[in-house]
Amino acid sequence: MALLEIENLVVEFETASGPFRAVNGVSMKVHEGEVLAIVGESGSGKSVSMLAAMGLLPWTAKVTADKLTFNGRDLLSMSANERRKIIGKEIAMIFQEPVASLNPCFTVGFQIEEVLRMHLGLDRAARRKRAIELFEAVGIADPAERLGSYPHQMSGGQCQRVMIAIAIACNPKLLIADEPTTALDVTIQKQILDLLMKLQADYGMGLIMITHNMGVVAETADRVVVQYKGRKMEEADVLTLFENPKSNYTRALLAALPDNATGDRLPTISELFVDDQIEGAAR
Ligand SMILES: Nc1ncnc2c1ncn2[C@@H]1O[C@H](COP(=O)(O)OP(=O)(O)OP(=O)(O)O)[C@@H](O)[C@H]1O
Repeated sequence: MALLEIENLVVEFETASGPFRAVNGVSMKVHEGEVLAIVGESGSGKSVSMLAAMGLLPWTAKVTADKLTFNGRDLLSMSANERRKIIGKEIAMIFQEPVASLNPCFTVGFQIEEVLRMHLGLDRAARRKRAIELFEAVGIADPAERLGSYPHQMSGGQCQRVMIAIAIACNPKLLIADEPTTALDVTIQKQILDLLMKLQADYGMGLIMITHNMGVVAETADRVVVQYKGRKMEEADVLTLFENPKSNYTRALLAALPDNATGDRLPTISELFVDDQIEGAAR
């Protein structure tokens, strides 16, 4: 049984100029211990698909699907209360902007201990002990001391480590990482990716890596879903995708990698890919 199963997901937003379909019939599965990358340019509906699956979209979003299950449980029909028990515990998510994801008014120690109190019911001493262990696991130096810091006293990379510690606090079965390194310095990006891959292997988690970066896909993924304008263009294991891409859009994404630059300029996706070519290649 797949951990997360999505069939024919459609998300429409009510906007001032009428309904806008951000996700248009996307299907995918993630299995236990598997790394699935969802790749596509900005606005292709990667984040919205995952936020819809987790029930985290605003009320202006209309979400429908033929199937949306986590570990065999129907996420669409469950109550908000039941869903809250799963989100943050069995499914965790980390976002692009670690500093903005943390609450500036509370110490990072309070924020991780709150998750441990809410989901695991640990007492004060056990919470502190576990928080220190988690900070150690994500490579935060002087963890006991760091628990007393506020987000603004930490760097972006350290804040992302805190976010990752919070995400893995309850041993989730599935971690969704939404562009987890995009907002960080290049040198820190690699460290955070390595950390995520180590934790994924140590904890045996399923991992969904949302990215627009084919380099990140190559380094992390077992399987890849390519999205464009709310549609799934292609799905393949990572080697097949790089060696034998089926859709024109995937080919354009790969051709735009720096390795494929000719002369002193890079080709752009729009030069390589004409929108109407997708008709027929998609679905
Ligand atoms: N609350 C909202 N109301 C209306 N439209 C929205 C809302 N949230 C997202 N969208 C639109 O849905 C589309 C898909 O957005 P989404 O954030 O999923 O893209 P993405 O592929 O994850 O790109 P990025 O990497 O920039 O986050 C975009 O056109 C976006 O403007």
